[in-house]
Amino acid sequence: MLTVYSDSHRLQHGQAELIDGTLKPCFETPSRADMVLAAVRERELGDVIHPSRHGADPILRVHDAGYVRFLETAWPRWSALGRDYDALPKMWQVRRLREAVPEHVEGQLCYYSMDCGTPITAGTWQAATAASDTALTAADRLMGGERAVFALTRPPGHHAARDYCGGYCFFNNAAIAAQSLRDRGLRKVAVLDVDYHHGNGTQDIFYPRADVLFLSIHGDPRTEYPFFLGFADEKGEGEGLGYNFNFPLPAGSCVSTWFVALDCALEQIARFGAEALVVSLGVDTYQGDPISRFQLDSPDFVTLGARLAGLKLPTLFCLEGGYAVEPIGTHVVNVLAGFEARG
Ligand SMILES: NCCCNCCCCCC(O)(O)C(F)(F)F
Ligand SMILES: [Zn+2]
Repeated sequence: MLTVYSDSHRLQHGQAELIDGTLKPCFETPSRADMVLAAVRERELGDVIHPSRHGADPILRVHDAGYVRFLETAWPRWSALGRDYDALPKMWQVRRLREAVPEHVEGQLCYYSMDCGTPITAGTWQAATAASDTALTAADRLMGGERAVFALTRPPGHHAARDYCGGYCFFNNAAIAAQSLRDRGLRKVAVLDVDYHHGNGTQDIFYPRADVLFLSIHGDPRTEYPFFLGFADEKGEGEGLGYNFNFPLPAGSCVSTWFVALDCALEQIARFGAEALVVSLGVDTYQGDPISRFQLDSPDFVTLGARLAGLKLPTLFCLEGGYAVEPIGTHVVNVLAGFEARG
């Protein structure tokens, strides 16, 4: 399987995130991608290519122009205030506060974000655009005839909505890739999110649409991040009603429960008649993940890959989460190798 990878990911290296009420070193570190790349090479998964540049247009097919402009200008404006440390928001526009876009960079940081775990640094813009180019290059190769491509994307993307960042995500790489497949002529694309956390951003982007089916298996938002989206009764809106499937599972759910949800999701993808599949591949479903609470173990990721191959669809994998850094490469490549072995 072909892998698309850019070294530019390491330009995103936040100093700290506010997690569980205190500032801690970021869990989303460059070493995550380094470990995955090392495993791709060690297991001889296939060629590794660098992304080609695609410019802003494909990003603007998914994200709001004001949000993209904010991300591009945030760091220079923040550092012009004499701040050489990461930019983090300090409040949000909550219920009954005006939904007006502030002029000041501090206000825009609050308006265009959903949490304070997603530091904007000097290299964020370059890293995030490189991740988007990585996913787009994977889409190009899938349309060029590859059966499956792995976009080794970092920073991740599935929490990034049309007009806000969060959960370590800035551009929604999987959504940008899915939209690119649509723009290149596919009529129906499915996005399956197997990360521990609900892909609120991807849901937000495709919620009113019937041409992209979104499905997510994740920790129940009643107790798990991102808390405010990902419930089973969210089924889409307008033309998109019936094209959104959430499978929230209680924290601590066993592996067999997880795979029952997966089989339900795969059945919906087959019924939809998808012509291609984009997988938001987070491996924080691992039993040893430091911030997540599912029970998958290493062999289960091989099973996951094989089940996905059973759809017999051109498939684009986008890396999302996974914070047990030592085994992350093994788990990600287990999915990809399991997919390939199913042939
Ligand atoms: N007590 C735990 C608090 C967790 N706070 C932030 C969690 C972010 C998860 C990010 C991710 O894994 O979903 C992604 F794939 F986007 F990277
Ligand atoms: Zn996650």
